[in-house]
Amino acid sequence: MSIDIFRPDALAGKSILVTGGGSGLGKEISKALADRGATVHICGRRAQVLEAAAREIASSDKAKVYTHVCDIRDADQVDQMMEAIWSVGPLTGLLNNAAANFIAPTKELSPRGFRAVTSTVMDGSFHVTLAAGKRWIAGGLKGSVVSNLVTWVWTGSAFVVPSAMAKTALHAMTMSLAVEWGPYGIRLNATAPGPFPTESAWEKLNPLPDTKSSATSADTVPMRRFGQMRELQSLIIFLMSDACEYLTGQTIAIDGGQHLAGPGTFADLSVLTDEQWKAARDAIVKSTERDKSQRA
Ligand SMILES: CCCCCCCCCCC/C=C/C(=O)SCCNC(=O)CCNC(=O)[C@H](O)C(C)(C)COP(=O)(O)OP(=O)(O)OC[C@H]1O[C@@H](n2cnc3c(N)ncnc32)[C@H](O)[C@@H]1OP(=O)(O)O
Ligand SMILES: NC(=O)C1=CN([C@@H]2O[C@H](COP(=O)(O)OP(=O)(O)OC[C@H]3O[C@@H](n4cnc5c(N)ncnc54)[C@H](OP(=O)(O)O)[C@@H]3O)[C@@H](O)[C@H]2O)C=CC1
Repeated sequence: MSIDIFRPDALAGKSILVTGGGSGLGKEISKALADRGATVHICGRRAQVLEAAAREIASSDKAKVYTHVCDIRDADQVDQMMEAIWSVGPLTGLLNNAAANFIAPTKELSPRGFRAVTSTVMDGSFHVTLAAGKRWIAGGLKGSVVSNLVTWVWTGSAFVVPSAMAKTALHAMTMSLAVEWGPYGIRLNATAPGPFPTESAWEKLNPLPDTKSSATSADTVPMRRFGQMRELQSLIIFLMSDACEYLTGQTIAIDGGQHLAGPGTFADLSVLTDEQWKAARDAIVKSTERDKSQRA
């Protein structure tokens, strides 16, 4: 049977969990998945943010959207969420999208600062992948895992070292589990987006309006523009659909060629003074404090 991924019901019968689906890319991707007929589950730590996102995602009456308050760093919370999801029906797909990140000179990072990023990106995504995978294997079900990574899994990146390390670990997970779980019909792939401006990422990665880095600027992108949401949506619809069942273990860059053009990282932030780094940190902490005040 041929599968037209541009059909409006290309994902009918699919049930997909998008971690961090309450904001940014996760919310926009969830809209596209629901539009194509998938049941969508979203999770995050802020109930209000999730509820507001669910209203936006379920723009049509037939779309089914479920919200789950869950801190993916906590394996027990993840397991409870998965039980709740399976009581509605098994997942067919998982998008590991939730993340934490901020720019900082590595010499200034405390162990807690390092863990704040790595425990979310690496540990959290692993907990969710394992919780879905073991249920698929036990139930004899196929599944598709897609992780939103970043091109610095190939290049590394200065001033975001915990994120670069944790995303690279997920790149390794993608290749490793593609082999281990392939015989069960479980596929693992990843995307490596270039800059797709979102409120939260830009607050944490571009906190000083008068300084810019190659990573978050369109000037260094060969296509001379930021990514458009529909482009990333299309790639993820494809990876979650039955149209590419022989595609596994791949991390696909969708960055307008940016990481091939170099300089590929936040390296140009080396010129920032200590005062500018202090201002950057103050701006990031202000953004985090606002987010925290919305958590339960
Ligand atoms: C060609 C190459 C270019 C590629 C182009 C790509 C361009 C864009 C690439 C984007 C890739 C990835 C992006 C993202 O992942 S964006 C996601 C952004 N969203 C979030 O981060 C949302 C979640 N964030 C948070 O929850 C918080 O921001 C935080 C990560 C800080 C965690 O919050 P939490 O409440 O858990 O933690 P605390 O506030 O208690 O802080 C923990 C410790 O961290 C220290 N900290 C916090 N901010 C900073 C800072 N700016 N500098 C240094 N240290 C910081 C904080 O002090 C705590 O440590 P201590 O207790 O020891 O002080
Ligand atoms: N924007 C971009 O240009 C790029 C983004 N990416 C990747 O895309 C993904 C989305 O980024 P973006 O939309 O910009 O960022 P956002 O900050 O908008 O999204 C991150 C989401 O993760 C959730 N989250 C964070 N920590 C946890 C946790 N412990 N448990 C559960 N949920 C959590 C947040 O919700 P809450 O705080 O409520 O928990 C939030 O909804 C990330 O993986 C990022 O690395 C990759 C390359 C480029």
